[in-house]
Amino acid sequence: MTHIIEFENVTKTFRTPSGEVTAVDDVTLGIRPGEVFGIIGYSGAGKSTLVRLVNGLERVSSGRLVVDGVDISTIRERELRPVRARTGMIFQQFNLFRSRTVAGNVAYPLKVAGWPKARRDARVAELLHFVGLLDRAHAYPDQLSGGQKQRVGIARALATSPRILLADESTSALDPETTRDVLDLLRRVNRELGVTIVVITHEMEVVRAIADRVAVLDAGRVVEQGTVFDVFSNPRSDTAQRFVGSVLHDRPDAESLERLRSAHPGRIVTARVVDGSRVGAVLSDAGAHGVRFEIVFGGIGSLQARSFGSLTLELTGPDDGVDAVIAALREVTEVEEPGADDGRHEELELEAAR
Ligand SMILES: Nc1ncnc2c1ncn2[C@@H]1O[C@H](COP(=O)(O)OP(=O)(O)OP(=O)(O)O)[C@@H](O)[C@H]1O
Repeated sequence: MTHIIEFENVTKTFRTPSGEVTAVDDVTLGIRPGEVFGIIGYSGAGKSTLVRLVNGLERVSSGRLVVDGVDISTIRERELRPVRARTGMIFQQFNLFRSRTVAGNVAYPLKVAGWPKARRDARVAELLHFVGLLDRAHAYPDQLSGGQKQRVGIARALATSPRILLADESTSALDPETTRDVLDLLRRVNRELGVTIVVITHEMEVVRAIADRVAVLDAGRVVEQGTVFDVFSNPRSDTAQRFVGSVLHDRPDAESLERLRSAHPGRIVTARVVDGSRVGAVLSDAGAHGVRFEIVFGGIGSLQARSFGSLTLELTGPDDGVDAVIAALREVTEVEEPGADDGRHEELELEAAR
């Protein structure tokens, strides 16, 4: 099986008093067994609906959805049960039973599945050991920190040894340090137990920290998908560019650009930098064209031990020399002149007015 979850032209619509809402719009997406797959989008993009389709909490309106070898777009409600048992889920608000202890929460799905008490107790101990909460087995959720509650959520979701774990904004209620701990635990779930994880988030940092591949969702549609490195280092869609910009801050926004322009009279260009793009080598030859360069803005990050980001440069010198350096840069990477067509627009407007 190449995909453990496969969406093929899946659409989900809801009928509401004010008309039909398309929450998931013609999504085609394949998630591979054993990977951590991120689904990122702003509020209302359709992320929760997309994962709820995977465990059958919502049914598809059209298209085909295959989960762990079962086409769940066509099967009846009661046939969904075994599929649900192979799919665990954790939530932003943890969704623990407040009246049950930590052990009682983790044991719950095993009870529902009819496990005898002795086997259940052994499994609960094993799970609590895995998530580092064995000593809190008899505590109640209200006595736990947010991070601990999510660990209980993870232990409970893993109780019946699912092949897939769906994590819906599982760290959004946590502070950054606790978020890192929970993401580390999810990584262990993936690596040590071989569980495929689908992480739904509106935070690019979460995707960066844990996912192998990512899909960017906008208004119910997948607008971009690929390895996290590819989407981070070369985001194509506006939505992906906004998400990446939110963590890397590598490109000047309009206001910063204005400030740069007034402080730097030379030509301003932004060059994309990825591993081996040889931007440095081109710049070190700039002097041969009588051109000086200054780095005026930029950010380089690293992901999976590879660098990426962009540098904004001021180039000063004779026009043909600057042109030659920009041409040489374009040979090794993507180069933009931010707002370079602003002046051209003004010229065109002037021409039109004449
Ligand atoms: N049960 C429902 N009935 C009607 N509309 C719904 C229902 N569930 C979701 N929607 C609508 O579908 C769209 C996508 O919602 P969804 O909750 O999947 O997005 P999301 O990306 O998870 O957003 P958020 O992060 O805010 O939860 C929204 O316009 C939402 O109002």
